[in-house]
Amino acid sequence: MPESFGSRLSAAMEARGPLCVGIDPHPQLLGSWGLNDDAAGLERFSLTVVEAVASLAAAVKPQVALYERHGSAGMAVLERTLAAAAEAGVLSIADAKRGDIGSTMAAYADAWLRDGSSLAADSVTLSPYLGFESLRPALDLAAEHGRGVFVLALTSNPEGRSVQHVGGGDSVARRIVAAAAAENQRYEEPLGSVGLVVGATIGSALGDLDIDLGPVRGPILAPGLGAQGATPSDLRETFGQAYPMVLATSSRGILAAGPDIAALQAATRETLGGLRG
Ligand SMILES: O=c1ccn([C@@H]2O[C@H](COP(=O)(O)O)[C@@H](O)[C@H]2O)c(=O)[nH]1
Repeated sequence: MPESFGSRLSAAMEARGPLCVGIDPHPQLLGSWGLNDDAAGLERFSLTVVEAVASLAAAVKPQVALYERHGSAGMAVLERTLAAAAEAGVLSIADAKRGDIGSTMAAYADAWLRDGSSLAADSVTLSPYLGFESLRPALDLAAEHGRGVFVLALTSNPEGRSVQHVGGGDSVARRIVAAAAAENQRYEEPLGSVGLVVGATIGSALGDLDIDLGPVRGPILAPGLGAQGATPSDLRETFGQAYPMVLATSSRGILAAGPDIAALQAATRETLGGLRG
């Protein structure tokens, strides 16, 4: 069996710290970097970020939507970005938020998690709102190929509550957390390969919904740092004892420092400093 994603991520977080840098080539950012909003600009942007942060961050997270908006040329750039990350030795999280009925989910799993696929990443984000069990093809293929998944649980946007908080003490989010914890029992210490997405901006939601992340024993991807307003101290307060499992992710907050490589690295180091406290 290949080494699990959880084990590889745990080693990367131990060596580099708990930061993932998001690669979000928004049109405005491309413009501020002096690049065109086209496939060539996208490629220059993405490869610059990989070059700048590959030795500093535990992972990079390309936002798939921002490649999709450029059609097939954009998806080809995403393929080359994922390959560049692998070549540079930094783990990748494809932020694709895939979810569908099982038979279609198997096709998504093939695209993002199967060895030999041109889009294969070290991990992919998944949406469980067709039922956690509908994700089975991805959960199993990830395990087989030493890859991982991050399942949406409590997202960083305020609208997420209207779905994820439903049920009070037996909330939708609590059930997703419990399902991820059960799934991680197939993995050895220290971290399983079934992670969750829990926003850095959720405030007191974990306590309000009586959710304990401890039993999950998987990585918690926490977006919301920087551009969405959350700070490293918010992360410590929000996650408490689960903080060692948290992989904070920041995109615009770091990318705004570009295109200069040294400036991107300084922004990455500064964010890491705050997270290490
Ligand atoms: O709950 C979620 C899930 C995913 N995201 C994604 O993370 C980045 C955040 O970008 P910033 O520029 O650091 O705000 C982006 O790709 C989102 O789609 C999230 O924000 N919240």
